[in-house]
Parts: sequence; C-alpha cells; structure tokens
Amino acid sequence: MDDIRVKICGLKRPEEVAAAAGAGVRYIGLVFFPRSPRAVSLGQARSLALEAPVGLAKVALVVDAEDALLDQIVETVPLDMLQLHGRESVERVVELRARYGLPVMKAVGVASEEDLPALQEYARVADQLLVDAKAPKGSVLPGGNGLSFDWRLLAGRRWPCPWMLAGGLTPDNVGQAIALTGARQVDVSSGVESAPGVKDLDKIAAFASAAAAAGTVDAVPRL
Ligand SMILES: O=C(O)c1ccccc1N[C@@H]1O[C@H](COP(=O)(O)O)[C@@H](O)[C@H]1O
Repeated sequence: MDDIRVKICGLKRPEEVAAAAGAGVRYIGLVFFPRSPRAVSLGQARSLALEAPVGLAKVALVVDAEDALLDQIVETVPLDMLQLHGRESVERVVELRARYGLPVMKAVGVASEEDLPALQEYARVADQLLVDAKAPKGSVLPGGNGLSFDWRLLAGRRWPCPWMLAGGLTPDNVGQAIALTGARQVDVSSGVESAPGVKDLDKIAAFASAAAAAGTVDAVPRL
C-alpha cells in the first residue's frame, strides 16, 4: 500500500518549508486569504515556493478568489495545485481548472451526513477533494480553526478522485483519524503550530511520523 501523504498548510517561514521537506511531507499550503494569521504576500509565497525541493508540491489556498487575484498568484508563484476553500460552485471549479491548467482541490465542510452529497458532486469535476470540518456560523475563517468532525461519518465512503482528510488533526489524533476514515492523505494547519500562524518544527516532524506509522497499519475501523 502507498505511504500516507501529508500536507502542511499555512507555512510562512523558510525553516517551516525545510522542516516539512525533511519530514517527508508531500504538499505545502500557502494561504492567500487576508484574514488568516497564515496569510502570505505574493512575494513571500514566491520565495517559499522557490525554496521547496522537487517533490514537495506547492498548493495555493484561496477563498472565493476573483480571477484578478488568481492571475497574480499563478503568474508570480510556481504552483502545483489550487485549493478552493470557499463557496466555489461546481461550475467555478470547472472554469478554474480550464483557465489555469492546474489541478484543483475543492474543500468541502462536513458536520453531519447532510454534508456528504456535496462531496460526490465536486468529485465529478475536481482533481482532489479536501474533506474538512465545517466552520461554525460566524467564523472568521472557513478553515484552519482546529476543529474536527465525527470521523465515523466517512467510514467506508469513497469518491472517484483522491481525497484528503483535514480539520483539527494533530500528532496525537492523526493515527486514529486515519484508522477510522481510511484516509490516505491528511492535511493539518493549527495542529502543528505553537501560536496562530507560527508552525512548530517539532510538531511538523511528529505529525509526519505519526501519519506514516498509521499508514503501515491496515485500516480497521474501530467504531
Ligand atoms: O489555515 C488557514 O488559515 C485557513 C484559512 C482559510 C481557509 C482554510 C484554512 N486552512 C485549511 O483548513 C484546514 C483545517 O485546518 P486545521 O488543521 O483544523 O487548523 C487546513 O488543513 C487548511 O487546509
């Protein structure tokens, strides 16, 4: 079975990129959402992306971004994927894939069974799904809140494209999350921070190694 792939989201400093690469992380997320404590400027994102070694995919996270901002991001930053973390429609996913020629990962917030059909809809058009906890009403951020959802909702579910599990993951709980959901890709932001927007290099390493350890165990859901 393939290794578990880890994405660390919201990196802002070169040493965070180096720590992620050193830990065998497969994707890094660069946040282009001004209200996030993890937001980076175009220049910062470009420098971080250029420092990423081959094999470490650079993902731009945007929230209901307009074409003008996306044009700037794509022109300035060498990227491997777009992550849409807002209310982007199925049609918008199709449009952005065609416009930029980059793989698109669509985030879908999950709180209950009712949220699951949307995953099926987006799986028809997106290259990847990001299954995240639904942000509570009134949250400043649509993600990156350190909140998880009932992972048992995903037990036995599969979609016709690759997907990542996100939402409230930490080095301590990622193993259980993988066992319950069968996820082969996991994404974390606040669970590897010492303060909002400041990644903890030891926690990055601990998260990657906990995910790798869980990936070697057959996923037997413990319900
Ligand atoms: O990280 C952010 O600041 C952020 C802002 C806006 C949308 C999404 C954001 N982060 C994504 O949310 C998931 C879950 O975060 P957490 O691990 O619960 O803190 C994260 O993996 C990011 O992809």
